[in-house]
Amino acid sequence: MILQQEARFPIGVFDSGVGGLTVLQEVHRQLPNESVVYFGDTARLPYGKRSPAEIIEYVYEILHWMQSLEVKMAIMACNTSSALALDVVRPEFKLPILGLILPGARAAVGKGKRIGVIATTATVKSEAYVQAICESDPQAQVFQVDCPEFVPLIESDRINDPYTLQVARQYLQPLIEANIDTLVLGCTHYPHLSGVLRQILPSHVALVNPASYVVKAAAQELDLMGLKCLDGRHDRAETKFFVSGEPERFAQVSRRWLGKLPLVEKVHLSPVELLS
Ligand SMILES: N[C@@H](CCC(=O)O)C(=O)O
Repeated sequence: MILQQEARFPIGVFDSGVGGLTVLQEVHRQLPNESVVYFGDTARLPYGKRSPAEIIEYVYEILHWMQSLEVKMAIMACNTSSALALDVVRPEFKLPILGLILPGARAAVGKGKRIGVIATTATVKSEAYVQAICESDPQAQVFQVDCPEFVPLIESDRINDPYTLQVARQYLQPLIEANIDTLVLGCTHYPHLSGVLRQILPSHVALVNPASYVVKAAAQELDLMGLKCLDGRHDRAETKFFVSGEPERFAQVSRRWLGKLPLVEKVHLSPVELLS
């Protein structure tokens, strides 16, 4: 009984901005009965330029806040946080916390041997994908490219701008030359650009969106813990949106992905004292 009550608690999903909406879409698709608290740290975006210490600090703050809202699970809908903060923060919270790197890496090795990874500068520097892919398949070869211009372009709603296509061509060129057979979209913002990327990539290159795999893992974990919301009335499931920056701006940019203008609230996260 207590478990079914807890099963109604929301799942926390966070990113620096609208990237996490690609994970949210998967939550809505695979777990339609679940309520979600979505947080976009838009005041501190892009995370990809931040230092590991900054990212860890932000993630602590977000998870503390989410814990105070009684989320039953947190999904880091951000590769940069998953690469740099997941292992550090996981032992500090009672909550199950899921990240994108392992599900993304496992999906990639199931598809090819010459694996390209596009991600933020911080994720590329961390080598998290390289390690996870090579651990899953020591025969795999990994080619990484950081794409620092993508997040600002997506956040300013410039997906269909010819400049975005031009920048994407430059980023993908070395990967096409390396003859990749698989491309991991190693930043949750990038699936928003898959139409643009598809125009450039040879058709045999498989695109891997880690979002669908992390949500699959989340569904399995909720099942195992008896925390999946079994209430068949989807209309009870709700998603609440919060940001650290301007709510209006987030609402406008995310409209394109959500199909409607969401209600967005601003929150001020409190600094958390770190142990070390
Ligand atoms: N959504 C991003 C964070 C992008 C950024 O803020 O630089 C990620 O998955 O890494």
